[in-house]
Amino acid sequence: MSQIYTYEEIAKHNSPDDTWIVIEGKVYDVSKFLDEHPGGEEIIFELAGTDATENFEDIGHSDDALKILKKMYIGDLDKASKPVKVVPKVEVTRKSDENGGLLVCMIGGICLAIAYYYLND
Ligand code: HEM
Repeated sequence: MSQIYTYEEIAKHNSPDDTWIVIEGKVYDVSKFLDEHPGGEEIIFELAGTDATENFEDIGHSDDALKILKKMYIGDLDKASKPVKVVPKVEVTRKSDENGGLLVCMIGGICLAIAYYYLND
């Protein structure tokens, strides 16, 4: 018998090195596939720990994609469990955005200090 996972259990696997997703009631561990995905890793990562059936089917993936998916199958979704809210853990792009924000603040601060210096001359 295959392993059954609840939404709650699946939701715990939402980081870049541990990514599970659900497609059509089946659970897949796609961690190792993320960086090979032709559609980009972020698009899957944003759905980490959730049911991605609609998103997967909307794209109209090929039979090849389905074959790759089959290899990553780890079990079935417990359909009696309730979906939980999942927020992906640490996104690479978000991190650099934060650094960008810090840089803007620092430059802004320096400009203010210079303006203050000259205005008070
Ligand atoms: C986790 C399971 C997935 C597998 C195994 C997979 C596999 C693939 C493969 C093999 C392709 C190349 C085209 C094709 O053969 O159909 C592809 C393309 C693509 N996939 Fe996925 N995919 C997965 C999940 C997703 C999800 C959840 C999304 C979107 C929300 C997505 C979005 C895309 C997009 C946008 C492309 C088109 C890339 C392009 O042609 O520029 N994929 N995927």
